[in-house]
Amino acid sequence: MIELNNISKSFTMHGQKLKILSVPSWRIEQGERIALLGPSGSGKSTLLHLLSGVMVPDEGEIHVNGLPLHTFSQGKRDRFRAEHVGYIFQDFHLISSLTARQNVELIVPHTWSKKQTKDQLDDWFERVGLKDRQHHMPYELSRGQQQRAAIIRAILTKPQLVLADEPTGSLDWETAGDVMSLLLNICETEKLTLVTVTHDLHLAEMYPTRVHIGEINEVSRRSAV
Ligand SMILES: Nc1ncnc2c1ncn2[C@@H]1O[C@H](COP(=O)(O)OP(=O)(O)OP(=O)(O)O)[C@@H](O)[C@H]1O
Repeated sequence: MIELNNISKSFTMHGQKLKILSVPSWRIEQGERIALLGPSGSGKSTLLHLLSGVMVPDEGEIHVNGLPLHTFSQGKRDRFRAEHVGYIFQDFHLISSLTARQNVELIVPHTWSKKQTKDQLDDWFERVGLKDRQHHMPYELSRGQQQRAAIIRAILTKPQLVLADEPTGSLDWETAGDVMSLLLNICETEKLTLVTVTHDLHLAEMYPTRVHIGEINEVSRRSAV
C-alpha cells in the first residue's frame, strides 16, 4: 500500500515560487491499477516523480509499503527505485546499441542464476509476443515492439510499483490499445500496483480505477475552477 499525506511541491521558475501539488491524502492499494488523468501542466508527472523517489516533497509524507520515502537520502531513494519501481516512458528509453534482450538483461538481479535468467527472459519475450524479435536492435523494431520490450524491463523483477508516463503516447491508436491491454493484463496476473498517466480517455476506460488529478490535488482543483 502507498500512502501520501499532506504533500506539497513547488518549483521556482524565473525567481517565482509556484505551487504545483497540494495533496492532503491519497492511498493506493496493493495491486490497484490506476489511470491518472488531467490537463497538461496539472502535476501528473511530478506526482509520479514523487512516488518513484526521483523528487522529494517540500512537505508531507510518502510511505510505500511502510517505507518512509520522504525521509530517505538521495542515494537511498536511488536504491529504492532500482529495487522497487518499474518505470515505463513514452519514448521507451531502450539503449540503442543493445538488443531488446540485452536491454532487459541489464536489470536482472545479480542473485539470479544463469538458468533462472534464461528461463524468465525466454518466458517473458514469448508472453509479450517478441520471441522472434528479442535479438533485434531497437531501430529494427516497431515502436509497439520497443514498448513491449520496455514493459518486460519494467516488470521483470516484480517491483512494488509500476509507473507509466504516457506509455502509448507515441503509438498509433490500434497499437496503443494492444500495448495498454498487455500492460494491464501483466499487472493483473502478477498482482503489481500500476499507476499510468494518460491523456487518452478511451484507453483510461480500460483501467479498473480512474483518478482525475483534481480529485487528489487541491492546486489543480483550484486552477480548474
Ligand atoms: N523540474 C522542474 N522545474 C520547474 N518547473 C517544473 C519542473 N517540473 C515540472 N515543472 C512544472 O510543474 C508543472 C507541472 O508539470 P508536470 O510535468 O508534472 O505536469 P503534467 O500534468 O505531467 O503535464 P503534461 O500532461 O503536459 O505532461 C508545469 O507547470 C511544469 O512546468
